[in-house]
Amino acid sequence: MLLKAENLSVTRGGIAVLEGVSLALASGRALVLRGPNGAGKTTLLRTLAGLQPALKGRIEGEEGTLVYAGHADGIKGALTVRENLSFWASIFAGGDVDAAIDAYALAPLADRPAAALSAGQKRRLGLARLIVARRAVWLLDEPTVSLDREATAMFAAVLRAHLAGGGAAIVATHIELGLDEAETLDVAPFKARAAALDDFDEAFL
Ligand SMILES: Nc1ncnc2c1ncn2[C@@H]1O[C@H](COP(=O)(O)OP(=O)(O)OP(=O)(O)O)[C@@H](O)[C@H]1O
Repeated sequence: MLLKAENLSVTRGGIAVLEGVSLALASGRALVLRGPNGAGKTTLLRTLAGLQPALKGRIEGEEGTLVYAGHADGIKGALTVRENLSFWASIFAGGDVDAAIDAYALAPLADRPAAALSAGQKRRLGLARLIVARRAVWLLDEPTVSLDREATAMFAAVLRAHLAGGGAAIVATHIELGLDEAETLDVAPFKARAAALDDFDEAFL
């Protein structure tokens, strides 16, 4: 398994959001996280990515195999598209910048400062980062937000190639990606019960 979680409880703002989540992600597999707004998908992804501690449970994965792409994609506005990708390639000791540019049709924008990109173009650049990162496990939070139909298809193709190459992904999304390899995890049933009021004072009844 590339990533495994057992009996995980995750919190946001100090409040338990999900509890008892277990999952296992093998090479070549994708797991799609479902659940209504506020259910805890982002919180679960951030916890799996090691960006925040779990309240309970265990996460097993190899160091340096994960890359997380969330709503803020770490783009440096003053750098061009190509410079952003080269910067990430150097950070991750990775990857083929030209392949990333091709995969998201970024060539016409390659020399433009990222600050001057549209929301969807920025998102394409943020997703291209995953290609240069060359990490096995992608943790993706709403990757298709702002993408048009064509760019969504580019993303689906890149994700399929990643899985075919032995990678894996957990993707929180509200849209249908058309992936045969995907399983679905609905987080709603794992909603945490309200925190116990253990400092409740009966004298006030
Ligand atoms: N910064 C914050 N501080 C405190 N609580 C937060 C914060 N951000 C989100 N929450 C709460 O944490 C819970 C889980 O939110 P989370 O973002 O993980 O949900 P989600 O399933 O990803 O939602 P969406 O589909 O809207 O993106 C929600 O109840 C939300 O209101």
